[in-house]
Amino acid sequence: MRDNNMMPKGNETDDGEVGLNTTSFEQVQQQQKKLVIGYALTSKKKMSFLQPKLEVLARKKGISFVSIDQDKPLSEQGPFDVVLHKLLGNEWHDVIEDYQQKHPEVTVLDPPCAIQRIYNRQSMLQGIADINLADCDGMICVPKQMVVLKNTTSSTNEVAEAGLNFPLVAKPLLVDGTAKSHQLFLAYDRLSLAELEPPLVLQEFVNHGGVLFKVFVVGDVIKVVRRFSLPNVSNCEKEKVAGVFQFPRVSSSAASVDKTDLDPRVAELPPKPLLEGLVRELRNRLGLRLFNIDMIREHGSRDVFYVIDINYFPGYGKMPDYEQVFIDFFLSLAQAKHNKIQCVS
Ligand SMILES: Nc1ncnc2c1ncn2[C@@H]1O[C@H](COP(=O)(O)OP(=O)(O)OP(=O)(O)O)[C@@H](O)[C@H]1O
Ligand SMILES: O=P(O)(O)O[C@H]1[C@H](OP(=O)(O)O)[C@@H](OP(=O)(O)O)[C@@H](O)[C@@H](O)[C@@H]1OP(=O)(O)O
Ligand SMILES: [Mg+2]
Ligand SMILES: [Mg+2]
Repeated sequence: MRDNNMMPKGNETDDGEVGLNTTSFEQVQQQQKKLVIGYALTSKKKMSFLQPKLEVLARKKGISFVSIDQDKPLSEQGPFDVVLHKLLGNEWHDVIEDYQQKHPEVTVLDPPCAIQRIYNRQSMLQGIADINLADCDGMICVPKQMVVLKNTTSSTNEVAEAGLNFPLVAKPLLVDGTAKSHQLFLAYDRLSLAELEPPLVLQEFVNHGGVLFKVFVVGDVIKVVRRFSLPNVSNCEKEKVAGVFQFPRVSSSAASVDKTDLDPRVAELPPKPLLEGLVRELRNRLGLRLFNIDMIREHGSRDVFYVIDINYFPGYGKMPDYEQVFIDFFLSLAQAKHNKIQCVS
């Protein structure tokens, strides 16, 4: 929280009376505090996130958004209470790391090293299968996967040795914000793997009835939406089809799926305790506050789910009521900072 310059100098009321009521002084002080959020976002992200409704709600609560000039040193800008960022490239991450070291009082959303971990599709899912979610009304798995760094005959043999079952989803190993890092393929047989361009992860395709759950996380808040996904692959298709096929970004469409059109066994949302348990663990393990999780339900099961993807600062513009959720989140950051200062002083 940043103090406004126009703070009253003493407990003096409008009509000049000097009172001993410190509460009203504190209230005035409280109202005049501002929260300044510096943002460094791609133009696409700025368009989808900094919508007029968010800015209006923010202004009413004394929250202002200030664009960070990437051509100027960060420490010369601000001062900021929060830095919200999603930009491409390691250079930017170095700038943020350096800034955070010099300004530990600023909340950086989120730390670059934590983001980096989920920009690699191998480290992204590491450890998830070991999370203990007993008593959470369900089970969380990750698909079997392996990393391919070079396209050699031995690497295609390794697929068989690793015991991966076709079809496999081939995903670029690194997510670097480019369209290419989201170009995915479905590979039906071992020979066709030679057509793919490493480095990539090969991940078993899990039948899930064509519906995916996007689990959005903003601090402590969780919101789930349904999205269309790839249809099941039948045994007949597995036997007859060969080759690799690129598929579109089917689940990133803004349209949420209307539950009424779907088989309820496929459409039913994952159990709340399971989501809460998973998110609590991931938030702590990853050290992120802004992310979403792509989850699918294993076809034919009620409570077996696979995490297939985690995204940093995803398309929140597509999350219902995101504006209010973010305002509450920013205010909670301000409150936490305020409490910390009170504690110290
Ligand atoms: N193992 C899998 N089994 C079944 N379907 C999958 C699997 N992996 C991916 N998919 C499908 O492919 C889509 C894209 O995969 P994924 O989410 O990993 O890619 P992405 O490029 O990181 O997507 P995003 O736009 O969410 O960042 C998923 O939303 C889902 O529809
Ligand atoms: O906006 P960005 O460029 O950050 O794109 C992100 C995209 O959000 P958008 O919907 O606003 O495009 C996200 O979609 P949802 O999961 O919410 O569907 C998800 O696909 C991220 O992986 C993308 O981030 P990237 O992997 O490219 O860094
Ligand atoms: Mg995804
Ligand atoms: Mg992703």
